[in-house]
Amino acid sequence: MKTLTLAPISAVSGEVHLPGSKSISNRVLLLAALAEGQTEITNLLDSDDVRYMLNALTALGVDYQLSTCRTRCTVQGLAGLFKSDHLTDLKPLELFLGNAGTAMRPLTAALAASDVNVTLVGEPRMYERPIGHLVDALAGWQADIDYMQNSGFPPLHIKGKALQGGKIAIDGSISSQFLTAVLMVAPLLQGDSEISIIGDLVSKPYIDITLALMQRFGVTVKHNNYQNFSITGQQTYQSPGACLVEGDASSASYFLAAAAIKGGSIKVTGIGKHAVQGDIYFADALAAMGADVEWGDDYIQVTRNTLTGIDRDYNAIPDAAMTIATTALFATGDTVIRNVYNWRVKETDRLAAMATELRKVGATVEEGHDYLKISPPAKLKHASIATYNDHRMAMCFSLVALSDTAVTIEDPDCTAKTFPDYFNVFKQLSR
Ligand SMILES: O=C(O)C1=C[C@@H](OP(=O)(O)O)[C@@H](O)[C@H](O)C1
Ligand SMILES: C=C(OP(=O)(O)O)C(=O)O
Repeated sequence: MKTLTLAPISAVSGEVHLPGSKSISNRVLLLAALAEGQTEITNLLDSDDVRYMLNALTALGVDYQLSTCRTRCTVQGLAGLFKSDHLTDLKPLELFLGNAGTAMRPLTAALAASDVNVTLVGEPRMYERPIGHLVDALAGWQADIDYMQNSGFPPLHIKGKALQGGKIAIDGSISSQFLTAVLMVAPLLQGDSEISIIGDLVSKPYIDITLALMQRFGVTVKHNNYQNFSITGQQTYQSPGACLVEGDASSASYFLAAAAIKGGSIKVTGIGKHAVQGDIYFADALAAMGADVEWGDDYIQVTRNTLTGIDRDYNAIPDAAMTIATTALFATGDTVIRNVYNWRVKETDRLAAMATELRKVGATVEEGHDYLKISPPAKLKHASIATYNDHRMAMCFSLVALSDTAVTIEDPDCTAKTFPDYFNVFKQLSR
């Protein structure tokens, strides 16, 4: 297996122009495909998750032109749902979506309402990530979806057809991506829809991204405090013409944390105080730990200060919260990361993986059902960090090199899911 050993880094500083947000890239590609008109997307993320979405759109007959650097894409919208006219084979069309939640979940809903016969397949881990809450909700609209292996999990066989809409309920307690999926397809159904939430909706800021982008494509959703959502049917998304993808706020977290731990200062550009991604509030958590944070319209800058552990609820920012776990190694006192049960159903069981690897570098860790309590050691130990095919495990543990101890990252190329160039960018900021 390939490994990467990072030698101790004595200081970090500089500026990073962030690659596009994964969450926005995959939403915008789907909305642009369904919209009327042509959409010119800039700062599109080039990573595995986005490639799976692009490949699926190609197979579904969507016409787009991608620049050589793969960060600009002009999409010719279908002015409605997907169709199978271009397919001659009567067998279901197989779409391979890797381990990309932002492709699997929204496409499940869009394809269930389209005139297509498809199977959605992916990597082994995708078959362990639940999708039952979404399939159950779509069943309320009479969608025809079968589990091909285990009930409640991909792979799926979808026999798409026109759906009438109407009232459905969806469980929001495991993933917000299920609600995102039904929201994005709802305006294209034959009638109006009402979606109510069962349980406590997790990862709420991702719903704000969904609603903001639907609005950008001309569709307004009414809701009362994220409990009931009303969507008018028989609409057509309208292309906004041009669409710039914000920088990825989750990817920003590693650089901002590095500055807080070891700066100098690091400035990330492509996101700022008006960004739509909830993960920008990672910078607030760093500030609460003691870092100096400056917010611009199109940048966030962090400067080193002494860090103290804090006890917080991170339900709103589960991805960036992982970066707090390794930042905790450099804080005085304990850090508690609360209300992140759904770490267990992401790229790996992130609560277990994080606890195991933090212990390898010397931390004392209490792993709860939905929290981690991390007590840093007096001195970090060198360790070979298993990354569990989880891009964020690899990126989070790069921060260990900001101590006077080296760190070895196993399978560093797993960052390809969202940030293929991560280790080069990290190196450029390091002295
Ligand atoms: O909608 C999105 O773009 C995402 C929502 C979050 O998932 P959950 O809603 O499953 O927490 C997040 O972890 C994921 O990386 C991206
Ligand atoms: C949970 C993540 O990905 P996905 O979109 O596949 O859910 C992530 O990027 O941390």
